[in-house]
Amino acid sequence: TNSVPLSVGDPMVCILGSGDFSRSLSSRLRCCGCRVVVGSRDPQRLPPGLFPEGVELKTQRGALEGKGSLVFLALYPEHYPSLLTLRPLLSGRILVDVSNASSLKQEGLSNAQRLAQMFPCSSVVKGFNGLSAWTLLTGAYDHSRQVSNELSVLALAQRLGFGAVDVGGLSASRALEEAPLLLFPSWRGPLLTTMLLFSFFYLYIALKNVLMPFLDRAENNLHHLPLITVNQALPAVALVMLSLVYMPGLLASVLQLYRGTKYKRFPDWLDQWMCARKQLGLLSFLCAALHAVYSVCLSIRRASGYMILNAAYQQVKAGVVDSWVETQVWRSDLYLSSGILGLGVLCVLALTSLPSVGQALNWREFTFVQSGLGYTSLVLSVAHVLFFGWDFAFLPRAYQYYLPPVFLLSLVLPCCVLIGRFLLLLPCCSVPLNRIRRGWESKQNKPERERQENGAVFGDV
Ligand SMILES: NC(=O)C1=CN([C@@H]2O[C@H](COP(=O)(O)OP(=O)(O)OC[C@H]3O[C@@H](n4cnc5c(N)ncnc54)[C@H](OP(=O)(O)O)[C@@H]3O)[C@@H](O)[C@H]2O)C=CC1
Ligand SMILES: [Fe+3]
Repeated sequence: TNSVPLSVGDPMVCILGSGDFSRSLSSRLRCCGCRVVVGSRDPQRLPPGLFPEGVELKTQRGALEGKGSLVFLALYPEHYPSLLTLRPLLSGRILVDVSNASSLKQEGLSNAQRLAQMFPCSSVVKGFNGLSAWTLLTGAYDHSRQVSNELSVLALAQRLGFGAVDVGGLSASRALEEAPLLLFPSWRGPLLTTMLLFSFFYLYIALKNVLMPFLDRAENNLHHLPLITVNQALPAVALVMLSLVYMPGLLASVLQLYRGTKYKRFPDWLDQWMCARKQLGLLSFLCAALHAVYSVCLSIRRASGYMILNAAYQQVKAGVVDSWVETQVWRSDLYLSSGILGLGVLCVLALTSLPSVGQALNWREFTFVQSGLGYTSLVLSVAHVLFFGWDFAFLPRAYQYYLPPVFLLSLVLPCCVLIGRFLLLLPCCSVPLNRIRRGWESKQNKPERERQENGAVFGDV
């Protein structure tokens, strides 16, 4: 690591502990021109060259005898009590607690709060714990959050190239300590929903198309399991998930209409469902994209080669010269085209859900894309299913093949959502809903309401 020459005016930072975090942090601090002193229980034990040039290695006491008000504790919280003998040296200094929680939902105080209790004469700042030693060492830039409004720590984080955010007092430290332990918390519900739906559809289709024919007529369709059955379950999951994205918004509108106000909290389940829409939509996109890839591969399967050859042979034997069926040609072209378009629109939706793209849009553009294009893709997907089954969709034969629950869920659910959306667009619903959303319904808002009705605020209705 390149080290910057020391100068007297550089800020002096003390780090207690000589482990991974301490080494990475000291490298980064040196690169950014800070003076660093590391305090170890046994500095003699440390092999030479472990720390970058310019970092002073001392005993814990020796390190704290120097100047510098910032002390990083690069220790595990179990070892904090071993610092109690240094209390006089630590008092009046800023202790930065970089530790993480060892498990979620621990009882009692957070690590930082316990540290603050142990050292009442020091001020404790939680921060840097979301950064890995690797991030610090490789020079990657990441955000760092800290609690307790200690400007010097904020300034130091900024000097190290991190966008520091002050998230409040020490009581917020638990959330920061637990954050690195969380595993995709917002994805758990949507992932579980996807997996349950997929299992349900897959098992049902396997039962109907593989097991039943086998038991009934000893027909061997086992080869359907790895590809065909998956490819039948995927679009059903994609459609149901896409409906689940738009359903909570409709329910919320209906609830607002029914209550006549927007100033009441939605029930918790609806709140959580609304917050999961992005994940549900992205998983729906994933299923749709997989369905597209699977479908493209259908014709390169060995089985399809055999099937074409067999059909051709049968045709030759039967003396049929031309097997072109005009309606089938239209059907396949229409369902393919609507499916491709639906997937294309879903792609745009998925792209705008990326924070960097979403931030570049204003609110109106964002709702246009998320709501307008979302419903377009739902319409196209429904068209895809209808065209796919147009010659038999509502006939008993189709019922056998396209299986009532799969059919019902993957077609009826999106249709309900589309009809619901259409109904809410009718003036009898949209006019009162707009009034509610603008807060015009309540008596307390009367003056505001008159002002708005007289003013020209209709441009953005
Ligand atoms: N590594 C990482 O990527 C990250 C680590 N952290 C946090 O940083 C802290 C340190 O982690 P890390 O550097 O990886 O851990 P290490 O195990 O690498 O280092 C811990 C240091 O603590 C000191 N120590 C060990 N045992 C004792 C003891 N019984 N009494 C007193 N001091 C002791 C040692 O220093 P010495 O022998 O010199 O006294 C040791 O080097 C932890 O709280 C961790 O949660 C936070 C974010 C990322
Ligand atoms: Fe399809």
